[in-house]
Amino acid sequence: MLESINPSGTLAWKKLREHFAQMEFVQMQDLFANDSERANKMHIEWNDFLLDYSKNKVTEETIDLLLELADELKLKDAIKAMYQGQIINATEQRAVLHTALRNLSADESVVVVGEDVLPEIRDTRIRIKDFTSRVLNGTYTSYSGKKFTDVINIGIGGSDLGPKMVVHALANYRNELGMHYISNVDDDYLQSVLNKLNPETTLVLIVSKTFTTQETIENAKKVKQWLVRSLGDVDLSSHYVGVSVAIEEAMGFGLKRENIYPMWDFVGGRFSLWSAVGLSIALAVGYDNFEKLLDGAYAMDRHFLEEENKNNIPVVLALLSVWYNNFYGYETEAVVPYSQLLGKLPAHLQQMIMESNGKNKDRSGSPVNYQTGTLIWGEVGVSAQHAFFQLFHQGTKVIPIDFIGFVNPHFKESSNHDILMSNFFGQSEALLKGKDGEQYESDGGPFLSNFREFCGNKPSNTILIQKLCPRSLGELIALYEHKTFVQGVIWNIFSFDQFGVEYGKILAKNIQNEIKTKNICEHDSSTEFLLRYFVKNRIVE
Ligand SMILES: O=P(O)(O)OC[C@H]1O[C@](O)(CO)[C@@H](O)[C@@H]1O
Repeated sequence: MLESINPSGTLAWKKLREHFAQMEFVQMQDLFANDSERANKMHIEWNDFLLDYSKNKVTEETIDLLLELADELKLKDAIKAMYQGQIINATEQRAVLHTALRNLSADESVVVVGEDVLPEIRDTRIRIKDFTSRVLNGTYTSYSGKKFTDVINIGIGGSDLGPKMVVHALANYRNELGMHYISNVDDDYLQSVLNKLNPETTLVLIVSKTFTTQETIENAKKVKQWLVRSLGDVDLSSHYVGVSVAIEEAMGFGLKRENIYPMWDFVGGRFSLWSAVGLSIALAVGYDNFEKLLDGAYAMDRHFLEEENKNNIPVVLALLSVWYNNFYGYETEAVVPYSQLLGKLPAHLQQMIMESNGKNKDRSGSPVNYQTGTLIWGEVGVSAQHAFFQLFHQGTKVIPIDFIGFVNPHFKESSNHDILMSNFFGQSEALLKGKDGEQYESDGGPFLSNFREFCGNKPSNTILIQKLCPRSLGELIALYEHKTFVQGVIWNIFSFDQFGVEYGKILAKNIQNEIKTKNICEHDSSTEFLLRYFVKNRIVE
């Protein structure tokens, strides 16, 4: 159990507050002008990653104070406690061991309540490998002996976002298997997917840690009906595969025991793509690439665990985020990957970060007296430049940005990569430097130059990676997982439960019954008004 320490009561916090009073109006342009070595001092090179954090509103003193804060809040101990399998998810009495999922070494052990969890993780990995190769080589077949051509992954939240994001990101590593993701309980969308598929050669993965998530179960029932209606009274058991902690519930749904892959309580849904939840990844890009993804994440794990805080990429990124969130009062952060293939990364990070750190009680159960989880959002560059960058450059809000880019394209002959990356570098430079308003002859006076002025001084991190490949993607995702963890430690919250989401699920269940029976109970006047309108106006066939 992690000790509860109020960060705002620490000495380092007090010093940071005093330091902030001196920093608040400092211009980054001046910091650069006064120190030509700034970028040299404020970057971390690790493996195929380069993090340049010099374009932030910090001095070396700021970084030292933030590191002091991390020490005072015993960050290193917390990191060790997580890796060792201590029960750090105290509200659910669970260990937090997504890191164990990517530990591929044969001779290590991770013990949780007296039991080594690695053997079952290893066995599961072997099963994933075997299953993947049999589906891909056509020895694991449909009921009629045909090779599967398509896979539907039914799951929501962590049982969807992570795998979907990775499969999208690794498009250049894909095989011919069609991969389809159904998450929302939206029949119109479901039908549009099923319309394109041949039921005879469609494999269905039902992925749900709890196997009680209504959206997933309802979608699974619909897909099952579609298969049975299309194919008749035949043995369709080879078409269904489940991934869950709740083996009994999955079997109750009709899945064969040998077609169910385990999940574990010590892996949160939003951190689960490394487990059998990532079966669709292994199927889409082959097991070897799945293992490279795990390898990359493991490399980042070692960096996070072993590197001193000052040169630790997730730690430094988390501390910078705390600096903006808790001292400057910036409420949101953007992630802008300059790769179309990372288009689904912001959505995955939203769940990872906001479900983890959107908490208002500290580890002693008291309300926090400081800000916690930042709001995270983003879109791919260059497209985002043509959408919301105007507000970055000239809006009244300051939004720290993570620019993520790749030195090399996947295809060597990709001449547009330099155009893409020129934008990548140009944007963070413009955001930093700003520009005086230019005056043009045609403007007819100085008036318009005001509108052409950019004040600059907008912070960003640059994460430059050699190439987008399974390994570096694993590193990148693990980086953000660890950043999220560090923030949770600093804010003295429990990052691994999600009671907030669960309350909404209960209300939805009750309302569903009211709609069905047309018996609208007492709600607040707005909800009641809306429900009555809905029930009155919907057309039931
Ligand atoms: O895998 P399950 O149990 O169906 O849950 C899906 C998602 O629902 C949540 O519990 C939140 O609603 C997520 O944390 C989780 O990833």
